[in-house]
Amino acid sequence: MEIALIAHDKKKDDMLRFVTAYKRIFSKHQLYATGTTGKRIMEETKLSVHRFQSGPYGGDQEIGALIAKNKLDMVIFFRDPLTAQPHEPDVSALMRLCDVYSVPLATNMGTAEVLIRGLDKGDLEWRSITRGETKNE
Ligand SMILES: O=C(CO)COP(=O)(O)O
Repeated sequence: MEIALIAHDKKKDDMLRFVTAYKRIFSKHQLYATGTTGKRIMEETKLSVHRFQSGPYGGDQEIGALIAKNKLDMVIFFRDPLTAQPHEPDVSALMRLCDVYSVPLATNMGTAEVLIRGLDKGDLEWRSITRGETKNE
């Protein structure tokens, strides 16, 4: 499965703890991330991560473009709900596209736990069936 990992600055330590805790599962999948999140995950866990631009410089939009091509199966996005982000429209657009394409999206660690355990049990296999369909209308 193709999984995107994104964390705002005050949530990056949580993301590192989360990926470390579930490294065994993450290591079986293709990981994508915004710039700084990806750099820190690679340094901390030694997992391989395809990195895009940093979020405020377009990284959320690059990940959004993958969703629009229905190429992502899960997005884990630890947002900071208490700090205004200069690129808030990009953040909203990314989450909107997850809903357009029914891509499972976790915006906090509680939901992320459920998703990642489900992934490990094979609960997301339906994604490999729907992923091939792209909508052009
Ligand atoms: O801002 C972000 C998501 O909106 C995250 O970007 P970075 O991973 O580059 O810090």
